[in-house]
Amino acid sequence: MKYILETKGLTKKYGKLTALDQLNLTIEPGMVFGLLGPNGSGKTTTLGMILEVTKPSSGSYLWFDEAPSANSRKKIGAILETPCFYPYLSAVRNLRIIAKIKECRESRIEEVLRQVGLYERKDDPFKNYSLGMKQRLAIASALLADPPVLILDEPTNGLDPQGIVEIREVIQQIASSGKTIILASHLLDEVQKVCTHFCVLRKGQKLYQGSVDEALSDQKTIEVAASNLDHLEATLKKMNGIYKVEKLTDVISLTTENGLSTESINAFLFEKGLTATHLVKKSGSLEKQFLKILNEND
Ligand SMILES: Nc1ncnc2c1ncn2[C@@H]1O[C@H](COP(=O)(O)OP(=O)(O)OP(=O)(O)O)[C@@H](O)[C@H]1O
Repeated sequence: MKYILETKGLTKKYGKLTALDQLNLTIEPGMVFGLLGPNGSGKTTTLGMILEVTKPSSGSYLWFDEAPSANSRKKIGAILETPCFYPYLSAVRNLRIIAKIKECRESRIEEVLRQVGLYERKDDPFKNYSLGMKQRLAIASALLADPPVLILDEPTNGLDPQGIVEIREVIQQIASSGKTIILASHLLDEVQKVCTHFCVLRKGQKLYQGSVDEALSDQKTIEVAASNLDHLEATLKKMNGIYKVEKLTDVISLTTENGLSTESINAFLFEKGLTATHLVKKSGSLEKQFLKILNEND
């Protein structure tokens, strides 16, 4: 199988509004793919169409290199909205009902509850769960049939920082078990932390698609300090491979060519008679990259 999902010119119009315009996407097995974009950019519309909830105005898509079918639908676990659970029933009893509908074996219930970290609380009624626990139970129910693909729409919406970390860990653990995950999010940080690949949508247009690592490595910064910052700044401005030299309060921040190492900066400074008291490579932030993508497309 080449692609888990391939969309070809997928388009959705609501009257005069084009919610999604000619989306071409390819998602490969094992990716944790983030659909990233501000509110109203077309993320939910995209998920709705690939889940057959919304009919495309034009374009098409393939699941597992084939036209969508009842068989492909069975291989996809999805949570578009928080599913309805019976508030007075425990997690186990709620999942038993869903397992029956989905014709899953009973032993899956314990497996998925362990997977989302709810096994210890399995007998508590659903109504006593925190929002984060409810969301993890929703993920457990989507995993019951052991689908190779999991789709999540804004999985950390409304959660507190602790709840966000727990969901992130669950997603990472599910990804490490080999499943492909597609998630929609407007949170850069979330995409940076859990996704391997992402695309950026704005007003229904895809502005970018690539790997998170590549997007981050495009933006390498290095921090340097020495006893005389002015001298250091002037010296670094003479070094090849440095795009930008910026003097901050007590360090110089460098935007460098990909591949320029801290070792070569150290050697250059040593040659010029300077000793670095601080020399640290900073990883890029997707935020900078995201803003760059948006600016380039203005
Ligand atoms: N049923 C509908 N009828 C008319 N317009 C719609 C409908 N559903 C979505 N839209 C519009 O389509 C555009 C894309 O909406 P969509 O919900 O896909 O965006 P989103 O990126 O998921 O944003 P959010 O995070 O706010 O849900 C928006 O302008 C929205 O108002």
